[in-house]
Amino acid sequence: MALLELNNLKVHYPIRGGFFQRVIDHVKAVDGLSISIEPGKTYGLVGESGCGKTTTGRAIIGLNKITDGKVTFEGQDLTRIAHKNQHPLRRDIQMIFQDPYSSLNARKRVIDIIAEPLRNFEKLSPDEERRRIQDLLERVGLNPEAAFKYPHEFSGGQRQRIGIARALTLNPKLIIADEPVSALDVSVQAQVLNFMKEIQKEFNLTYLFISHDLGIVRHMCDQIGIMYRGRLVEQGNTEDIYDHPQHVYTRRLISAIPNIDPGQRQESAKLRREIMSSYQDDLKQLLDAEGKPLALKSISSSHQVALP
Ligand SMILES: Nc1ncnc2c1ncn2[C@@H]1O[C@H](COP(=O)(O)OP(=O)(O)OP(=O)(O)O)[C@@H](O)[C@H]1O
Repeated sequence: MALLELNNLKVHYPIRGGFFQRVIDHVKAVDGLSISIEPGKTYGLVGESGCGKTTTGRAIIGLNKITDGKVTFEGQDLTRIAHKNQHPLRRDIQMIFQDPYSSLNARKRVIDIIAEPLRNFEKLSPDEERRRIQDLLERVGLNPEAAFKYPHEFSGGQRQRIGIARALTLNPKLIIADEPVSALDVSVQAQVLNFMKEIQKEFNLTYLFISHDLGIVRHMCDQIGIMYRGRLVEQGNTEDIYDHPQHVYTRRLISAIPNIDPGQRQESAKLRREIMSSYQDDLKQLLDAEGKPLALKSISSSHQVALP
């Protein structure tokens, strides 16, 4: 039996406009997506920016409202289960986020960051909790003393290990990894990816691996689905897709895999981070003098400005 199945999943975001901010249209971010992931496997969801990958991951975990379709986990339809964080099935699905620079709360100590999901589900004494967290830190290759530090005291790769430890706290069955290394230096990317493979065996994990980088997906995934405008255009075993892409869009993506040396890749990762941080500055400028959002339009795919 598949661990996770999506059947004709649709997630449409309302677009509001006019004086009364009525819904005037929808962004069909995910529009009829069907995939199936076997236990212990890694399924790569691939596609260009804006095709709906992140929305899919967030919908599975309950962070985005599902417009239509089914999400079945271990045979149970999650869309029919009351959306409560504490539901036992919810602890079995965890997420690793893209950017370890912003996904960890800078004001919290590592122990509190990692313990957060745990505290939603289990009542442990402070001592038990500390032992659990420190054990987990060791398993992700960090010093147990890291528990009492803050995120800024770690490198990007170490922060992503903290993010991974957080995802592992509840011993989940499925991890949704949304571009887990795209914010990291290329030299660190391989370490984190290999580490993810190691813990997959150790913790018996299944991954939904979201990425736009076909090189990385080939390294990580047993199966891939090529997503375009909210739907799949093609899916199958990774090697089959790479060796015999059927759809013209898949062929285009594969032919665009950069074949550049590691130094250049490092440069392009740096450039991407610079663009991201200047983008954060742009966002700040969109606030008026009182700090209220000025923008009426959504800005980018994964970094949206709330509509006033
Ligand atoms: N909160 C939102 N409100 C309105 N539209 C949104 C919202 N979040 C995403 N979208 C839109 O939905 C579409 C899919 O976005 P999504 O972030 O899922 O794509 P993606 O493939 O993950 O892209 P990226 O790799 O750039 O994150 C895009 O057109 C995006 O602009």
